[in-house]
Amino acid sequence: MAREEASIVAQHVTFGGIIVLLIAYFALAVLLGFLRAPRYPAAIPWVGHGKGWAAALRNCFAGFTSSKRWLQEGYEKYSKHGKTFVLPSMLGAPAETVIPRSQMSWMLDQPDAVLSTSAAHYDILHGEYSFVKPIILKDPYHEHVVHKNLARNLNAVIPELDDELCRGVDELCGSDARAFKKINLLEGFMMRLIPKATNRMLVGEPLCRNQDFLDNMLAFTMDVIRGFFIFALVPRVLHPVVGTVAGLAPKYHYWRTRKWSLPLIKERLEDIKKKDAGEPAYNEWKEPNDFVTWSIRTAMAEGRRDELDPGRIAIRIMPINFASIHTTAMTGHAVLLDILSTDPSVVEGLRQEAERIWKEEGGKWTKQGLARMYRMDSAIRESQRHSAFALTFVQRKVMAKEGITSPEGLHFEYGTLLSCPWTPVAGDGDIHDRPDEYDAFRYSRAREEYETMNPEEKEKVDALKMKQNGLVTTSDRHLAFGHGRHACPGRFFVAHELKMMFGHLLINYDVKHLAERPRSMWVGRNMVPPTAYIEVRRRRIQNA
Ligand code: HEM
Repeated sequence: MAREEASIVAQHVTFGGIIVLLIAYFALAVLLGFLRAPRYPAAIPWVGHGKGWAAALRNCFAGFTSSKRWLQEGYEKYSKHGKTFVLPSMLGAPAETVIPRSQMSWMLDQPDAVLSTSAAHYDILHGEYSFVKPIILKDPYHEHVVHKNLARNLNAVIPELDDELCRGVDELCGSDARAFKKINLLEGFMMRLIPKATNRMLVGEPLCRNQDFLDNMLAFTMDVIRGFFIFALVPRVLHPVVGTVAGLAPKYHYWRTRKWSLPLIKERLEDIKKKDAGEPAYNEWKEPNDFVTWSIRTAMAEGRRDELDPGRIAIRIMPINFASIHTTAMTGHAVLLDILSTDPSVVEGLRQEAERIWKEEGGKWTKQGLARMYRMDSAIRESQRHSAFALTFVQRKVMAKEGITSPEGLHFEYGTLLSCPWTPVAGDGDIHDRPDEYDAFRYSRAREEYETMNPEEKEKVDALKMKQNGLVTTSDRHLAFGHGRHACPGRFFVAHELKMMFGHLLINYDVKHLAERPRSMWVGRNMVPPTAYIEVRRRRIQNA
């Protein structure tokens, strides 16, 4: 009987039938998504195919290929005249209300209870499903820990990073001084080095080099990124169903990392307890300067007993890995492609600077020395501008139940997602001279000149303005790390990390020039990096 029923069903399932079903499914899903979305003020303009539910259906597919162009059009037509516009949603990704630069300080001045970064991240990153437990992104205590501790502990972190990165670069690039070695830049170089360096700061050695721990950590970050695409393809109304299944992979990979991280965290908690109790055996014990210690010390000082649970600390390591690894790897990838495909004098200029400073600092990387790497600083910042990897940054969600009214007089309802345009600002000829050109030393020329001036000459220069062109100094024209009080707290770490990594590479290796920069592709609001290779050979002049 069951077999007969199955055969009847099979006879009625035709290709045409499946297509009709799919169209009906997407139309219904778009309609439901449309009904659930916050209502927008009537006066606000939309880019793409406009507003209304028929337009929403077209936008949700066209957005995958056209979002970059739509954002640029909206920027020219509205943002540059101080007006807000809406970048339409794509299937699972919500619409973004794009705020012009002229209103950015108003937006950043709003308290978190009115415009929230963490609530925006929770929605965008699918915090309900992707980070093991919803509480992790709902109450992002790990972010608070990083804000409070990372920058002030950089002096202690730098020698550890120096060791990890120089060792890592040498392992990957080898010691052959005759033949060039070809390495896949993203998978074989960045994604091998960055996780180790990041985890040296998070959990210290030797765990930062434990391959099983790193593999599962990377698998977790890939789960979250895969989630972006899965959720983007699935209508919002189905997210609870899909999320329950998609959330199993990050849970599994967390469980695999915790096998390694949990014993370390438990031991650290014990050690700190004994040290604080004044046990004589701990007189000489110095607590390691890493994220695990910072989490414990911060939670103890703030009376957050929930954050002293070893399992909770083990989960908190995951989103920090997520926030660090891909952003840094994508940035480093873009920098190397940019500097290797521009005039060869750029690599030479960067190498000279790195060699000089490394020697001046006695053959090691120091905070003071890294702060003087103006050319490298500029080359990285210029790459973030020229080869941006996201259309918008500085996302905020309206949390005030009554909504909020902008200086333009537009009222945004609870739940509206606000953001700031990045790629159009980065490529704006009114802000940057020759915006299409990768000019590695765009921000360092004035600084280097300033350093050669005598005191009287220096007095005539607006030094503060010049220093604002540094990699870590965010502004409404340098949004790669966000801006305002929620700007990336990892950027100081990243600046040191990338400078050390590239410095060591250029001092010790010849890296072949690229005739052409491999082209990136945009899918929706994100850049997909090209597959690219570098060719390296140990330099005969041994400086290291
Ligand atoms: C090149 C690498 C990186 C880039 C481009 C980057 C970019 C960003 C951006 C755009 C934001 C949002 C800021 C805003 O909404 O205004 C952010 C937030 C954040 N980043 Fe990074 N990031 C990088 C590396 C790191 C690293 C290495 C860490 C940790 C060690 C980190 C930790 C965080 C945290 C905790 C936040 C949330 C801050 C908050 O909401 O208060 N990031 N990052």
